[in-house]
Amino acid sequence: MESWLILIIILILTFFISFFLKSNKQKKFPPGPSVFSVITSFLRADADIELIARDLKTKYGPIFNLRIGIGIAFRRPSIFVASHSLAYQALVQQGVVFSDRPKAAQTSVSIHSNRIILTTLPYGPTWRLLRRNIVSVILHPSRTKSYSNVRSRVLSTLIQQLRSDSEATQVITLIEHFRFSVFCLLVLMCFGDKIDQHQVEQIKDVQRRWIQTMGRFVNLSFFPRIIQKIIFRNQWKELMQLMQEQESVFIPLIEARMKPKTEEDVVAYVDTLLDLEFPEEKRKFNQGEIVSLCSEFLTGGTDTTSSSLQWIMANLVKYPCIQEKLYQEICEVMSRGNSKTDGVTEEEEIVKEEDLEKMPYLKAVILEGLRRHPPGHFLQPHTVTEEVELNGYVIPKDAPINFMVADMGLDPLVWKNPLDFNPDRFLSSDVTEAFDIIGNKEIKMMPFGAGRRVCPGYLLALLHLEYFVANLVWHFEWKPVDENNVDLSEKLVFIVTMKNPLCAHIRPRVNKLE
Ligand code: HEM
Repeated sequence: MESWLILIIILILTFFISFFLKSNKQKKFPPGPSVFSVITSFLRADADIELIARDLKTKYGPIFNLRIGIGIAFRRPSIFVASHSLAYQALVQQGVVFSDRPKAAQTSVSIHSNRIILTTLPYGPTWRLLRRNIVSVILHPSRTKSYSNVRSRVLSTLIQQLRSDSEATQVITLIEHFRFSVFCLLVLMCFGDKIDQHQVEQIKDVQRRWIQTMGRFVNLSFFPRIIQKIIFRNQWKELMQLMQEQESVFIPLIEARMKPKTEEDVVAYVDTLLDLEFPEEKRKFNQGEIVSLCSEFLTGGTDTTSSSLQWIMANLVKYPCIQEKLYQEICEVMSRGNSKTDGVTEEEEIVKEEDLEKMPYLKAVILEGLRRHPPGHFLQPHTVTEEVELNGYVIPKDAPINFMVADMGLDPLVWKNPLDFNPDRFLSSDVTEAFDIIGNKEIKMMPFGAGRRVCPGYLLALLHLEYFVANLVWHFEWKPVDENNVDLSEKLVFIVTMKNPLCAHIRPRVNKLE
């Protein structure tokens, strides 16, 4: 063959090979284990997704893939992000692209029943409308301030309840008290402050059943819709019945908010939803849609906040020195700024919301609780709106992306002695600088997520935690049941909570105000 012809063939081949290699390089998918090793890992008796993910992080680095779930979900590997800086690049710097939710996350309930919730809505006009409503209208600090009377009412009931329990019994189990108080606050913000005790109980019962049963429907979303409806017919019937039950309790409360209001009426979440209109369809939200958004408001804020409260109190019981240091801070602020309120006994005097700003150690205790025990060990799965690159790897559209929240809070490269409960680590020398908990400038931990999908309730949750912790420590001395041990083992029930709920001896304090 002529040498010029050989040269042309070599050049053409080189061009195609380099083109092929280049496009393959661009398509480099995050590394991960083979299908076989995934199956064997999940067959182990102690299979735990978090432990498996931690092992894979050590083996493959801060971004890797893993097949989880069954059916459709197993075909598409999930991506795991385990480093702070990659989480920051994705959620904050490339926030627009990384703010979508995978289709599988839109559970069967939302797909089949016209129910919508903010958490699973794709990144688009309806999500933006609801998001703006919840962040800027109902959970804006100026609005949450209008509920301060409600908070002091709920707090007083809790304190009275704990006081009478402490007289009746030696050991008190706390979680139900905490959960009910936080739930009441959210119910009153959701349906208005005229809701009575009986109605709260009704909502509580239906929501408990809803949460307990929902877990059983999760597997439905792993199968194509047609199979779901035929094979899981009974589950469908059960689900529809549960939704009707929820509607029968919620709809009268929603309708009550349609009546004319007086000037004193505080704005409730339902009122804001009744005013909204779908941006594309130009129609109001229907009752089913409002019911699901109210249900999300209640579930999104109840177990997360009450479980965090339990973790924080458990650490204060376990470490009396930290409890004492916090009590001293509260005493100082209470006696510095507070002359006694007329007609109120010392026992009834509460730490007010405006006092919380003067308590840096309290804030440090709350932050340390959220770092050490975030209720969600992963964020809700995210996905990208279009194929994109992260750390040199391609992230395909609709691949579920999991951010390893708990692991980031325990990273020894960022946190010294990460397993210790040490609030002092948050006491900055610059008291004016608040810790950047939503990772605007950098992510060190992210119990509330970061970027566009960051928890819209994070300021309310922090307020509730600070308010309750300060008052629980101000009113009671907390002691362990077993001097040597407060069991901090974890259990996963949607969120990560205490395996053995906190029990404690609590003794009312006699506080002296000047
Ligand atoms: C300690 C308490 C709380 C914690 C740790 C927490 C944590 C989170 C996390 C990690 C997310 C997912 C972020 C993401 O996917 O990137 C989230 C989303 C959400 N949270 Fe919270 N949350 C708490 C309290 C609340 C409260 C009090 C409310 C409302 C009253 C609330 C309502 C929501 C809603 C509606 C979403 C979905 C946002 C969206 O997808 O756009 N949360 N929360």
